[in-house]
Amino acid sequence: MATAVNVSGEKHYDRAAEIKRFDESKMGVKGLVDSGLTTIPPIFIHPTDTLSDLKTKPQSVVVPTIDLSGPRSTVVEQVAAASRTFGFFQIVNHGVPVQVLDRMMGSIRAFHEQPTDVKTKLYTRDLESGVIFLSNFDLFHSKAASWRDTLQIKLGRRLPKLEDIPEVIRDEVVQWNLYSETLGEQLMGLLSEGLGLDMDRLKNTCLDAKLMVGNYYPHCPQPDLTVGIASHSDPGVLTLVLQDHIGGLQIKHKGEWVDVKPVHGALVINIADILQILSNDEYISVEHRVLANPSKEARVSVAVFFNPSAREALHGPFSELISPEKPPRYRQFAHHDYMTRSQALVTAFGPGTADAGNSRIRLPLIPSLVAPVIAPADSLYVTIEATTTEHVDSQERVDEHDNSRKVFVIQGNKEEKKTATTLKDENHYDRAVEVKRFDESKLGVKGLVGSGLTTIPSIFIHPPETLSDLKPKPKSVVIPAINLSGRRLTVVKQVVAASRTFGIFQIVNHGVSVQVLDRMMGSMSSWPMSRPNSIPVRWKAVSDSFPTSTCFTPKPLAGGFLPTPSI
Ligand SMILES: O=C(O)CCC(=O)C(=O)O
Ligand SMILES: [Fe+2]
Repeated sequence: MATAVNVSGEKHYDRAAEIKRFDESKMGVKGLVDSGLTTIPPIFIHPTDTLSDLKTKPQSVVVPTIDLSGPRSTVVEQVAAASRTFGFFQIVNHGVPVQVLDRMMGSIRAFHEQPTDVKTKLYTRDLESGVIFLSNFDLFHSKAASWRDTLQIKLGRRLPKLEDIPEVIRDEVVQWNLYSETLGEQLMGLLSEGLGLDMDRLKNTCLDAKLMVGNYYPHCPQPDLTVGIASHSDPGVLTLVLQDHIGGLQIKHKGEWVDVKPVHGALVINIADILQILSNDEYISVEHRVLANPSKEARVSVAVFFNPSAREALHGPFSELISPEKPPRYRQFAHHDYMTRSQALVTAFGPGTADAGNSRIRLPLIPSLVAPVIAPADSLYVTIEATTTEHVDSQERVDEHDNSRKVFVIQGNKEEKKTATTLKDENHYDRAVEVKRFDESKLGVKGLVGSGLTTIPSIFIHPPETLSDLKPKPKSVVIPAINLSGRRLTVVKQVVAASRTFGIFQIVNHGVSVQVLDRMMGSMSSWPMSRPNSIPVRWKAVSDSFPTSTCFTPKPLAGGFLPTPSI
């Protein structure tokens, strides 16, 4: 990695090449430190807005420590209060012996301190793998890499085969899997009660999908130029962290960074994004980070992430927490879509969206998939007019990025819900049940219309901010239609201009005959009654050779996407 160090002073620093080289070396940050460097390679240097925020002010606020051996009602109250105010708390007297904690920590340290060539055998970016060692899960997405290596192991029912878990941590991981299960159960019970819910409410959704990371933060020679983990919130339900005595974990509380001071024998608990959603914002998932470690001794932490168990099940604010005074703040979503959407955000918006420097692919706090979508006040919707030169007769709206195609919107004012019928029960409208019923009916929207309804079911009613924005204003803007048979230079210019200004355009003279388009359209509207295969197959052949299909998704490179260097 010496080259990377040398590159720092040079003008033509090729970040993509340096990242690749670092990754291919498989040595991790510890390997760099062991090679004796005294300055950090440029790929680890964070942007100035991150660096200028590293110095923390004197703090009077203390993240609460809760004694779990206290009376149940007191503990519930304390857990709920901390989850509402801080989103973080520490627990003591939690039933895990200090020796178990110390052994766990010791084994993770021992894993990272093995000779590099032992660890490189496990170095991979294949997230399906049960045991992964690597540096910076988001190395290829983030603005800057972070000073940390990570070992990740799937827990719960997905615990890898014993022989696949490195021997140096095997017993400890097996034990930690059991302890974290029990602790998770206990905490979910307390958190449910804290919301006034049945004790089992959270436990039933969120227990068996667990993931463990053993983070190793080696000494950093320039801790004011980088971080250990950049600011992020955890995407799952709940996180349990065991940290050693070095310190550096901080949370954002009322706009200020506050230390989570190490307490020997304690465990750190934090609310993650999905629990904030399930609790309809009663509990908060807060941003946190770890500073780069200035100490000569490496910092070690072990985090267990609890995720929703059923990837296909619909999640959303618990119905018991919804009332006229507290309307739902989020849409229903499937965990699977949530994760796909989150990763799509990273791809779509590029480096930085994944929250630079985190141990997994991280997301901006609560991805927009589930957050209410509010159209910017000054945005103007433009109807795409059919062009006369070619056959395009869909009256589509520019607002094609709307999320509602995958996830139903729950918000809608009372009046609107009352007008909705068919799948109803006005007083006890259970959205999850209705969505499920609609899905299981396999009718589709056309089936509903065929049944003769005259008002739309409640599950289709969009929030007021969407509805009040539906009336198109008089418009002078026209979405460009570009003639592909024009001069190449002109076409390129038009495509670039339209992509910059509108992000959408129509094409004519594109080489697909009107007959093919018409047949394609015709086959869609008659499907599946006639010829289910013939036309789509032919269409596929056309679209493979000529790129006119609707959606092109990038193929992931070795674990991520980078902007085209020349841009
Ligand atoms: O290392 C720590 O203390 C926290 C780690 C963390 O925030 C994470 O892995 O998500
Ligand atoms: Fe975290």
